[in-house]
Amino acid sequence: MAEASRILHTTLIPNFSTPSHKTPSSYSPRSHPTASHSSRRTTALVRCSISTVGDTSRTTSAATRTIPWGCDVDSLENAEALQKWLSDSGLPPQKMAIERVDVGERGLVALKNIRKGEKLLFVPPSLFITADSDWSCAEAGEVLKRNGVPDWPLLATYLISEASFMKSSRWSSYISALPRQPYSLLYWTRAELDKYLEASQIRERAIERINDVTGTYNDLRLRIFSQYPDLFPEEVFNMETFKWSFGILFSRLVRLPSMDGRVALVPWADMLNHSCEVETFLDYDKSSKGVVFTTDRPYQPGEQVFISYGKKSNGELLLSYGFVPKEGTNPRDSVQLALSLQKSDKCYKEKVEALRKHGLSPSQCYPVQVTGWPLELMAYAYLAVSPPSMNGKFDEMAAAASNKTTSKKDIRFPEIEEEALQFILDSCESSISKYSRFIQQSGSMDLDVTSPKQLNRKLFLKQLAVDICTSERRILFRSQYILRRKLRDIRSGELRALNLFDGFRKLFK
Ligand SMILES: C[S@@+](CC[C@H](N)C(=O)[O-])C[C@H]1O[C@@H](n2cnc3c(N)ncnc32)[C@H](O)[C@@H]1O
Repeated sequence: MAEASRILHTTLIPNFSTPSHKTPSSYSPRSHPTASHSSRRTTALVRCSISTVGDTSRTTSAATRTIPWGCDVDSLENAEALQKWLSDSGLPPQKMAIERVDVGERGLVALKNIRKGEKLLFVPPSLFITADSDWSCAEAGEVLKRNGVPDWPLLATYLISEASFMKSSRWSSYISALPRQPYSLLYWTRAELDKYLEASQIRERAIERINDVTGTYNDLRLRIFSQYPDLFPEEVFNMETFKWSFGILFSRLVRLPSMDGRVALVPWADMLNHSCEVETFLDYDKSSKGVVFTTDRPYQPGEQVFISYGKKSNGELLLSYGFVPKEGTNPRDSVQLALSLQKSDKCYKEKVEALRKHGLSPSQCYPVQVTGWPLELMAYAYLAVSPPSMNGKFDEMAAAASNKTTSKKDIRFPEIEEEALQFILDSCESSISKYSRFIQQSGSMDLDVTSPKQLNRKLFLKQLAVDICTSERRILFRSQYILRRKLRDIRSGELRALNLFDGFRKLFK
């Protein structure tokens, strides 16, 4: 699945070109959707507005507001129709079928023996949804393209537009089988993020992502939708439907390396769930001209088939896909450790200046894995603990702390090594205590619910939060152990040297 993390900041908003400002009054009547489009969409509008009636209260909105398309993935609702439509549309016979599964609720299961190293799937390009796909309402697509809307917001709008055309969209069977509410942190309210993810840095990432999606929608609304209300009526193109379509993109869009990194929704392929135990990923196969993946293990009939969504931490998987792998099963797992300069540091200003010069701030996060921490983190720690006498080295340390510079990162300052390691250990332990507090309190946490539906949702969110906090804390526990051992070695080495020195002194006396 696509690298969702970078998308909004790097490709969305900055790429927006100024629209050609067609005001509604200057808007040509020729641009109106055809009569059949209008009537089909009217049906969709009615359904859309009915579904949101009475859902304006803050407390119920995220939990109960539903989108008038898609289905509940825990049933196989619409899966059969999807498989039939896919084969009618050119999907060749497959060795897998959509079934209910233990991991990921719905997934692809082997129908026959599958060998290791077999090329599976084969979805032809005619079944991909890309930024070049034909729109049921061609005018709407033209307006977005004329305004230079980048791929992600374009695809998000496309999905809503096609969904609103219901049966008359060519993607109707596909859209009907998509989750009505993707499992995404986009659906968590701010209060839920604050309550459940207080200890984890993923909270900040989720807030940033929600703000990016909201900003993107507002930008589209201001620049384009409001100029063409007939093409983009607010009853259909609103924050709620955008949250849905971005949730779908975050959890299903694939980046195809062999197609120059193009992004696409690939029906059928997007029914595959993730396993941390496989390395194989979806890609376009130039020789057979379709999306495939090569199995890296055999499967027997009835077994669920998996791919890898990429080398992602548990936090990143939660952020985009809404699940947390079982504790200890993800070898790529990492946790963001926050480090900060002490305001009381005599050289605070100089250090901040050095960091700023290299694109860093006084508080920085670095990824820590069970196998260790990056050299940049160690460089930051050197800077944080270095005394005023080392001010000639601040720039070198800040440069090495930045992953943006190409300068040497593996710097060593034995004279302040112990302080630097102690500084990392302190940060690590303060983070551990935040996680432990949350995990301890989660047992007796007031879920503040008024209905069984809300209770289920809150219990689910709480479980995800406990899972992510437990897996992140586990990495920090490992780092704490390594740091304590290193410090013990340094200190016992110093003690030995001191004893040796004392011995020599006595001898010479
Ligand atoms: C690309 S879709 C895969 C198909 C999906 N299960 C469905 O029924 O539509 C990605 C979504 O599947 C679910 N999923 C994938 N791998 C999972 C896993 N290892 N554990 C739990 N859920 C998983 C998550 O809800 C994720 O957002």
